[in-house]
Amino acid sequence: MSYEHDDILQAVYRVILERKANPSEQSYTASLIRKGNDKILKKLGEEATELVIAGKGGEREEIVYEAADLFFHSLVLLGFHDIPLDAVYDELRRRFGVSGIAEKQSRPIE
Ligand SMILES: N=c1c2ncn([C@@H]3O[C@H](COP(=O)(O)OP(=O)(O)OP(=O)(O)O)[C@@H](O)[C@H]3O)c2ncn1[C@@H]1O[C@H](COP(=O)(O)O)[C@@H](O)[C@H]1O
Repeated sequence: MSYEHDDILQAVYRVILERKANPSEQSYTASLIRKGNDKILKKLGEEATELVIAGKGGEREEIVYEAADLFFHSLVLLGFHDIPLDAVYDELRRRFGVSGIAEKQSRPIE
């Protein structure tokens, strides 16, 4: 089966929810979710660091590989907390076309 670029995140996210609902021994996702929030966060931290290192190295293939790992583990965190991927899409849509500098200036003063 092939997916449009913007559908693959949804497709992977659906698999993550499926693994959460029906965990199997063979599933990396199920084993990570079983280990809980802290383990997922630890993996996310590691994957983020690996992407930073890849970015520093500047090798395109490495950056792509590590970015995919970080995307995947971010989806696992969303799935663990039952946050639909659409919530992130909606937030990105809300920001679309708004300059990051303008957005920051519009925030209430803390
Ligand atoms: N996209 C991914 C994906 N990206 C990365 N990974 C796994 O994430 C793990 C991270 O790699 P590391 O070497 O850092 O971790 P590790 O040393 O194996 O694990 P730890 O002992 O550190 O926890 C590897 O086992 C990768 O295979 C993924 N595992 C699954 N998916 C997707 O999730 C689907 C379901 O996978 P399962 O749950 O395994 O069936 C797959 O079909 C894919 O679509």
